[in-house]
Amino acid sequence: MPAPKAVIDYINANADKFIDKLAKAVAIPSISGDGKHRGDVVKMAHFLKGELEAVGVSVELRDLGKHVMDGEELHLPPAILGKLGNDPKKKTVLLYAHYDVQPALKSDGWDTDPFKLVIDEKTGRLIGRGSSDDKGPLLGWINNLQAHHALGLELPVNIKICFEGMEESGSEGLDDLIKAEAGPGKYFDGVDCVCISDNYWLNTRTPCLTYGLRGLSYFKLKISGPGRDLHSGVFGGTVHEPMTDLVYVMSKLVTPDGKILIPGVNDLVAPLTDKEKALYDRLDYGVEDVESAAGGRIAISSEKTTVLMGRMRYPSLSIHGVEGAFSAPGAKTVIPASVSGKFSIRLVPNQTPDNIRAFVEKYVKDEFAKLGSKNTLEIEELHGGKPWVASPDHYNYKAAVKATEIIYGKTPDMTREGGSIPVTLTFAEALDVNVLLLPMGRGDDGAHSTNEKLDRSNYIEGTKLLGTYLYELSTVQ
Ligand SMILES: NCC(=O)N[C@@H](Cc1c[nH]cn1)C(=O)O
Ligand SMILES: [Zn+2]
Ligand SMILES: [Zn+2]
Repeated sequence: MPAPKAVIDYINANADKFIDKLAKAVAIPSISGDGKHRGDVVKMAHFLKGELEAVGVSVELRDLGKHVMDGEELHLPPAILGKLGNDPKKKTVLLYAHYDVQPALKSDGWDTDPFKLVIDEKTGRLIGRGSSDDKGPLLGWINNLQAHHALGLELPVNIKICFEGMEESGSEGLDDLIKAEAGPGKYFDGVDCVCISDNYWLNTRTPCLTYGLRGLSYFKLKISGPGRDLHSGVFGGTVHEPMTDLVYVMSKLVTPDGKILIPGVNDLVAPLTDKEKALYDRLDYGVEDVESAAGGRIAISSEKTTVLMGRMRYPSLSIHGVEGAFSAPGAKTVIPASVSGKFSIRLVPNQTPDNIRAFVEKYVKDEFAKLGSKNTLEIEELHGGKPWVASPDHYNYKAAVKATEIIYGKTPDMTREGGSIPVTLTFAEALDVNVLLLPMGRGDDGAHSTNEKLDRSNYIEGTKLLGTYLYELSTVQ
């Protein structure tokens, strides 16, 4: 059943107001990975609580306790739990999104202030941190609830909401909450299926539904030696230097063309079948899509299927940065006393953080030992999450296919995503339900990057898509 015309008309008529709301959300720098912004993450939770209550949702901000980040004990931002409707004749769908964002500084290379939504009238781009990941999609749900509230219409399904503020930093605390609230009579009792809008089309033209995500293991490798930073003219050539050791060890993790060098890690990958390979061959994707989204002609392969499988079904290892290294402009002649290299591995079936940890630790220690350095090495796993693959034959996916065809006039591609949303698998396992990823944004949105954007048309048509999905879900078998 398509969404009523009144809902679609309401969304069209209120498009500018929805964009104003997105601007308010983007203006709150709810960066979960940086302790000094924790108050902003909490502020964002209160902003959303107000928005949800205004459209009739009963909301609870659930305390998730404390955690330690970079040596500092911090209160976790609350999970936002909400309910609307309790009709036993209707299906109940759980909507998940996250209200935290990745860090962003203008000096990273943004053309504009990352926390001020800029509307580029020429291109239709809504530019700002979190516009696509994940504040736009989250507000897409609220926009639909607002339309129904304003029009005095009942929703076609019961809604449960779980919005979190730590997704970009390992979803700390949420797994425990989901498991604790999964039983009969508990908060998640009665959920028939889950919908997550927190990923992107493969390209800029074809909508997709996503039935798989890679997992993640994130490591910090700390090398220390000197009691304090040293003058390289005084100590260079006389002491073991932590940065030199770190660069050596980090250079042994992965080849420039993406081959992971840690023994054992690749052996766990599920073998590729001809049937599975054919799925990638069929997708609307080209090497030019990855290169235009990346902003450079840098694809590892000129083969479309190889590139797609590199993102969707093989693991990858990325080196993210070095904490403690000299990184400012100028030419400071320092030997840093302690440096920490950060890298992560995106995991695929049958890899898990538990079964790859030992391979990583052994290999890093062995490579460091080869240096004969008197510095010390510590390796820490910062966070992890398992990969997830769902059945796209479920009615949840059928409803989303129909909704996409109605709104975009196209049958969506069925994709697996290279990113990670650790809680997806927790929902699937703890609630024993099907989970669907129904993206709003495009492949060139630049999530986690500079000048992140969401196209106006994706925000508004995407809002209609989410609403239409709820109607299709109410009648699909
Ligand atoms: N939109 C999902 C997303 O970006 N997820 C993050 C999750 C994460 C884990 N650690 C840091 N971020 C991702 O990087 O895939
Ligand atoms: Zn996200
Ligand atoms: Zn993200």
